[in-house]
Amino acid sequence: TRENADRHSVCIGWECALFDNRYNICLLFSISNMTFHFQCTLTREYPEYVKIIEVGPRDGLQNEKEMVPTRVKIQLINMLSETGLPVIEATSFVSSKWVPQMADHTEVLQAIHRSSHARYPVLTPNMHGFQDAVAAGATEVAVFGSASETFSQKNINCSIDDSMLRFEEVICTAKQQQIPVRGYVSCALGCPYEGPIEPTKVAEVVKRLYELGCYEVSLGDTIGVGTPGSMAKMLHYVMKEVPSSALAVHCHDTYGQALANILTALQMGICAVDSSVAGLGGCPYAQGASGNVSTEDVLYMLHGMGIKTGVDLSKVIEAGDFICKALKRKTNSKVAQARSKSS
Ligand SMILES: CC(C)(COP(=O)([O-])OP(=O)([O-])OC[C@H]1O[C@@H](n2cnc3c(N)ncnc32)[C@H](O)[C@@H]1OP(=O)([O-])[O-])[C@@H](O)C(=O)NCCC(=O)NCCSC(=O)C[C@@](C)(O)CC(=O)[O-]
Repeated sequence: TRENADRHSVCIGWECALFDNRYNICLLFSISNMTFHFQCTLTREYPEYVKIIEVGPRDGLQNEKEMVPTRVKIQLINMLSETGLPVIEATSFVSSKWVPQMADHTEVLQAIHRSSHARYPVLTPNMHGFQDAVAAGATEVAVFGSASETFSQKNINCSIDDSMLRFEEVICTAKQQQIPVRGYVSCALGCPYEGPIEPTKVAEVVKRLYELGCYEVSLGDTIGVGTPGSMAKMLHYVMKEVPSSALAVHCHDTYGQALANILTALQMGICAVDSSVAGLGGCPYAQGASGNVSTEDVLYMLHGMGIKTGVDLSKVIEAGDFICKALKRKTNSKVAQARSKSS
């Protein structure tokens, strides 16, 4: 493109691809007071479209102390299905002794009205969970591992190596049944038990899941301790092993860094973001971790940047309002708070 920036300057811009990333190069030539100026800027292009993976009904509700009625979960998912969200994680097929809040997984999965435009993955840590999920009508599943040995033990009661053996069995069986499998790697930016985790360790676990056959691996900042600096460093190592098109980020907002971390990931070529309506959430085996970044806040940022999501922000705010009233709770979404003050 070529345009006159003003009467005395000319701006010439190119779009180019470098190392699988798209950049804008902008050259500005101008003359003022008989002096010729030349300026060059190189900016990473943001993706045109970002896929939002709504994890509120699962990650958002799994840690609630009071049992959330099954009909409330179903209505929440039905409302989210009306928003244009492409992926809604519905529930998890884990042990009800470990996570009682997800014990109604079968009822939830069977009662929701599935939109033909959305997918409804469920968590399955092992073959037991996978078989129950398929019997309940699951058409997509997710396995969840960790980059921290201690977190793996506390969360799924086995080592990282043993978890990979379990996941291999799930992924092979799922492949035979043409069921896509997503993967998670928790503690990608820090562990509640071990502290900082080496990015090379994260990259190794992500690579193992990808090579086993996960179509996408979500990088979990489980306790929300990451910053744009640690996110960029971790992604740098992970992207040496797995293409950015097969990665997603899953940020909790404990330290208020989630949006900045997501923006960093977008700048590095990530186009899939996990988020939770009203910022609900927290992992039962990561004490002190606050909710996920809110879907409303992520949508507001992306839409403000001209990035398409296909999701109707107002309808997500309505769904957030519904679940917050049901839980007798104030929303964690800044955008929803601002909208309710201005309306
Ligand atoms: C993984 C297990 C099941 C292993 O649990 P276990 O006790 O080690 O399993 P086991 O194989 O020794 O079996 C013990 C009993 O559990 C049963 N069992 C075995 N598997 C299942 C199953 N799938 N569903 C239902 N029951 C199951 C099994 O049948 C047996 O029953 P019993 O004979 O004693 O009556 C357990 O540790 C568990 O359920 N953990 C919960 C993990 C969880 O849901 N964590 C929260 C989600 S992860 C997360 O939030 C992080 C994430 C994804 O959001 C990303 C991020 O933020 O980082």
